[in-house]
Amino acid sequence: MLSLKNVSKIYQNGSEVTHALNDVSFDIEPNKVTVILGPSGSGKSTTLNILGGMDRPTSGTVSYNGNLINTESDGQLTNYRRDIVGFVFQFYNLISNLTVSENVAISAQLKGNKYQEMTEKYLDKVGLSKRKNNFPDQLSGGEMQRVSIARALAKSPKVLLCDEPTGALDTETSQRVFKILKSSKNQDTAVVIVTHNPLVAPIADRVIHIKDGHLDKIINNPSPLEVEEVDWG
Ligand SMILES: Nc1ncnc2c1ncn2[C@@H]1O[C@H](COP(=O)(O)OP(=O)(O)OP(=O)(O)O)[C@@H](O)[C@H]1O
Repeated sequence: MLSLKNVSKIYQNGSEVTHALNDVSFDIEPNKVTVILGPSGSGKSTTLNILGGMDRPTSGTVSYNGNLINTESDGQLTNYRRDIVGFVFQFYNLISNLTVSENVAISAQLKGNKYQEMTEKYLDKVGLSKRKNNFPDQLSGGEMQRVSIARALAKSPKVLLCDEPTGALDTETSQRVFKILKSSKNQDTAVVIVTHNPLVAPIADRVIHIKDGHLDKIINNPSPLEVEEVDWG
């Protein structure tokens, strides 16, 4: 389990001080989809970066299975990011001069997984085996995002962190992406989706509402909807 306890984050640029997060506490659990929901500027990405060990809180603690990660050395934090966390970004962040297959393999290799096997397995899962020798700029946005999900999953992450994963995609493509993300919550993986779109909330087991850097409320959903059951508007 991944836990934030009394986490605050202050950014200071010269004389400008931004209180991005104020005393936020919550847990992220395995085998669940957690949606972090809030308007633009509410602190969602800051929260995700802290959960993923890409940033440290100004105060408060972050722990994974009882071990504090915010007090670890840079090297230990690198291990946490490499071994535990998979990231999916809004604009995919694929390496443009590597093929689809190589983009996925490089991530599995970093973790030491059987990389060829994992690459094939997850490209198949996202339905892109036939595109394995293409380069990212030969793919649509939805296809690129599916490659980035395969890349994240090929590491067998315990925590899959997704920052507005469908922010650049149309509704139909978004549904396909959400279906893949939702099905990834098994195998002990905690799936975390950051979004400003309240329509995503019904597919989650848990929705964490963030407002102006504060935890507004946490809603547990014992019967999350399937992606097909949601009215996407
Ligand atoms: N590196 C930084 N330096 C200074 N201020 C920052 C930095 N990163 C974020 N902020 C500020 O912290 C606040 C929260 O930003 P954050 O990106 O976490 O919000 P968000 O909810 O993810 O927004 P969006 O949905 O627009 O991406 C904002 O006021 C933002 O301007």
